[in-house]
Amino acid sequence: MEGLASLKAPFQATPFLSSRPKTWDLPTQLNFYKRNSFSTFSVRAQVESTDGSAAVSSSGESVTEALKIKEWEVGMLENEVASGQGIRIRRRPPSGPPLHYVGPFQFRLQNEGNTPRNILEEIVWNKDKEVSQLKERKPLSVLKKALENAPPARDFIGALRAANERTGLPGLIAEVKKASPSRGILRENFDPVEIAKSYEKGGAACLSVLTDEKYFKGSFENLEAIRKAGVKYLILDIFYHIMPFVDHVDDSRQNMQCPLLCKEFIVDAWQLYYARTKGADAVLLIAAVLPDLDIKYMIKICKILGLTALVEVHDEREFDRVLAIEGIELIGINNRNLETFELDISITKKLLEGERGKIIRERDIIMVGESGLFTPEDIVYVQEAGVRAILVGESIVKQSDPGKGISNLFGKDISI
Ligand SMILES: O=P(O)(O)OC[C@@H](O)[C@@H](O)c1c[nH]c2ccccc12
Repeated sequence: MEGLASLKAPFQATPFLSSRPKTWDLPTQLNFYKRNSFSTFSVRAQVESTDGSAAVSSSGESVTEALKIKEWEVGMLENEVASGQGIRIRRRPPSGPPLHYVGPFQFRLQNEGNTPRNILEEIVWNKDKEVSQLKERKPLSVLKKALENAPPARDFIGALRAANERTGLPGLIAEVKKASPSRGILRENFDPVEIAKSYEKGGAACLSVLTDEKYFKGSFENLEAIRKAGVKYLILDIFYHIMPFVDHVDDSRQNMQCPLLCKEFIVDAWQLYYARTKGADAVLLIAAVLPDLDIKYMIKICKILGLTALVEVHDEREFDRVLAIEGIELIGINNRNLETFELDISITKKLLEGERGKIIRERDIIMVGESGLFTPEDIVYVQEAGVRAILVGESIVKQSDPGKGISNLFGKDISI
């Protein structure tokens, strides 16, 4: 696959990248030429081969055609890299090779499987399309501008640790979840802000807000609304800001304090910026979807943005891949297989036994037990397995008073 290692853009070709021409490492570079319709550019483009010589250097049709071919080859390479890491999810439907393709034989043959193999793959394909449309409307430069004045992100891990120390029980990430493809509608009268407030009152350390609309009936409006709940006190904040010598009166405000996890299917680093502009303090990175290089790269961006990354795994192989990545502080074990919906909470225990559990303790990584937790016995079970936090949706969101649902889940009131 020579010719793939360096692609230079002498123009600002994509909203995701800054205006300076650079050569990027693989994941960025892949995002770069996959996602853009180069044919819309009438400017001069240059594609370099690995040895630095120009493979194409012209304008108009030949560039378009060459880039289409490259784009397609990169898609094939990307799927190959991912499947080499045991990732079964393909990022987008395989398309046939471009008309004038004269590349390797095996690539010319590969044109099967235009329907998603499972629900996770379907969601990812849909997300990929959704993101490329959103990106057109809100280029990265716009998001970056918006972030210049954004308040700092809240300390997601700090909140989980504090709750764990305070109660001696796993810190709770309570999920604002209206529906899911496996369970259908979970709550009919769904007021995200009311649910969030009730969770916070009930002792949740953090909140998780689903933002996927199509499959989970969530939205970024919900995330924003929860973040802004209590915003009527903004005037007071401004007053305190310009009159710093005035003591803050304890006005028992109802501002939401819990850090927020944006529960989204992240396939593109642009989404990290977007989540941050909508008030997220943390994001979910799913190892079943993202190759190692993407995870590494996204973790770096998260650090720059002040976002906490919760990296989710479901089996030993994913767990080992994630443990080999530097800088990971928070790992979730999803007891639900997102490809088949099978649920089994013994997965948390199985993954934390032996050597892996030892590594986690040595590195002081916080483990989160995710999905399918319904009773105080379930909580004890995953806590004994080694988790210091849990992520719970269904069992609490279904209760008429979700805050009380938390007490039922833990078998005691954890708000005090
Ligand atoms: O409603 P439950 O079974 O308590 O699960 C919550 C949460 O773990 C689940 O929503 C979840 C975990 N990882 C995900 C990834 C995508 C969508 C949803 C999820």
